[in-house]
Amino acid sequence: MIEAIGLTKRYGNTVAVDDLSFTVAPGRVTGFLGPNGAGKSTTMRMILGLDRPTSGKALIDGKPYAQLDRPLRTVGALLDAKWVHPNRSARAHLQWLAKSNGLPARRVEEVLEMVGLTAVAKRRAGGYSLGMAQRLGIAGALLGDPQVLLFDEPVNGLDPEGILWIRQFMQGLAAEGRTVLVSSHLLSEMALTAQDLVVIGKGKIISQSSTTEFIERATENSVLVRSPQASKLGPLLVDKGYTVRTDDDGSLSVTGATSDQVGDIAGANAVVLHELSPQRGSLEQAFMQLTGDSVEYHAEIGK
Ligand SMILES: Nc1ncnc2c1ncn2[C@@H]1O[C@H](COP(=O)(O)OP(=O)(O)OP(=O)(O)O)[C@@H](O)[C@H]1O
Repeated sequence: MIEAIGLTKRYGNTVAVDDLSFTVAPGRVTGFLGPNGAGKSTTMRMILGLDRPTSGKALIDGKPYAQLDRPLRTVGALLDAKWVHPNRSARAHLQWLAKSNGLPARRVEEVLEMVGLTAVAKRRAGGYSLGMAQRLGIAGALLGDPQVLLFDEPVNGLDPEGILWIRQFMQGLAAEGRTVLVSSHLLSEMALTAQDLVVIGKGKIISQSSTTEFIERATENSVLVRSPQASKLGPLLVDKGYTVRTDDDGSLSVTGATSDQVGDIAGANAVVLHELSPQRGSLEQAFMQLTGDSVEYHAEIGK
């Protein structure tokens, strides 16, 4: 379990992370979502004790990172896959990591196997593709067999096969009961990977909920209506308090109502319908709107 409590980080005049509180539960993949510059990396660095909060705290299993008895056996992280020495092989890199952290050498072979790098473990890491480098980074995070894992933008720059592999691997780790926090700036990717979402914008929390709930809230639902009697139906819907927009082709776009409600009103007033279909707004668009004016949005829900 990971907890952020009033976590705040200032760099001079920049407030990178602003009074952030959230919890990340075990047994699920939690997406940490926000546009570039929202403060995700800074938050992860504070959770991992690499950056000191200006105020507030970050706890792993109830303790700040610095107070963990066996940090590498408690929490593993993939922050930047490119920090491996280019002339070292994957195996040599992991052996060095294991040795310097008092972990058994046999664990190296286990994690190589887990991420599918055994066959190429002798090759120098400098020649690895980005996907292989990410796998090596993940192997390093798993060395201490930790229950808590943090991954910062793990699918950035990967091809579809690499993205799918990482997605399934994270879901597998969560299914084993581990706490998995994955950051991304792409809602569409997180919608497929994560069961829970912590969403931030401009360093502030926007929401913490299940992915399904977030998507329902973030997406504007509307109903598309085509009718030869649109000019009669429009005012009837407005009278009921729904918002109606007439599109260029004469069809109506109704927000605030379900398709059942629109159909009932049409039926009660003998209006002929040629089409009645529920529409969903674009997820990414809704997400950018929410996170883009996070400050204003926050002020509104605080009213
Ligand atoms: N060491 C630093 N010194 C000054 N400002 C910083 C520093 N680190 C981060 N920032 C600023 O803090 C804000 C949050 O950055 P952060 O990297 O945490 O965001 P992010 O959500 O991880 O974005 P990205 O997806 O681009 O990595 C940005 O405005 C950034 O410029």
